[in-house]
Amino acid sequence: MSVIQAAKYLQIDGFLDQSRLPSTVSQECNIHLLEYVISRESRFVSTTTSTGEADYRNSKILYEFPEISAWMVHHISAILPTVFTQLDHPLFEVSQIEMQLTAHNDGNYYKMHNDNGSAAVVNRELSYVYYFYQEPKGFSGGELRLYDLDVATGWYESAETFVTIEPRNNSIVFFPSYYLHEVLPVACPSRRFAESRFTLNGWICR
Ligand SMILES: O=C(O)CCC(=O)C(=O)O
Ligand SMILES: [Fe+2]
Repeated sequence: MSVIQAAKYLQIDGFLDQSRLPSTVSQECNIHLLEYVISRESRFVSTTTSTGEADYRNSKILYEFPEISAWMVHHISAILPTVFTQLDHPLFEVSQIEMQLTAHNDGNYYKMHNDNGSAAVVNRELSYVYYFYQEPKGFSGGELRLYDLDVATGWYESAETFVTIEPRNNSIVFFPSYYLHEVLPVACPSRRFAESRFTLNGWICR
């Protein structure tokens, strides 16, 4: 017998609405974010995984972005009540909102993993990914795939079924951190950094 739990997620389009931006930030939020990341290209480093496994994750990451993170935490906090309701997720007291900034360019990917599978990250409850990129779009692929879970054995194993989410510009996706998920390979023929698939993503921790 197999017991399949369908992956549930929430995607909100037009997340960073201009009317909600503080006056210190440029009118067009995406343009502001793009300018910000493009000017910091040299500070991006190659990603690693906690298991250290080679060929598991291939992308670039920026760890420090103080000008952006507090502002983003504010917007995520504001939407959290809606997220809990829509996902029908048990309420918990939020201790921290972790955040990273990634760039996926030609040939980059992140194979199947969950986000709270080791002791150091076990307090991650919900994962979020905010997508932004230059228009017209210079890449294809890079969909986020969430696997349904087979819970028959008491362990979560990936089912053969899944949902595939398009990483739409200025949208944010929320899902439980224990879900198995992956980033499908990106094709970016120009290989220009500015045309990467960018994310501000992280975890709502208890
Ligand atoms: O970029 C994405 O769509 C998801 C990234 C992800 O799964 C992670 O950073 O743990
Ligand atoms: Fe992840």
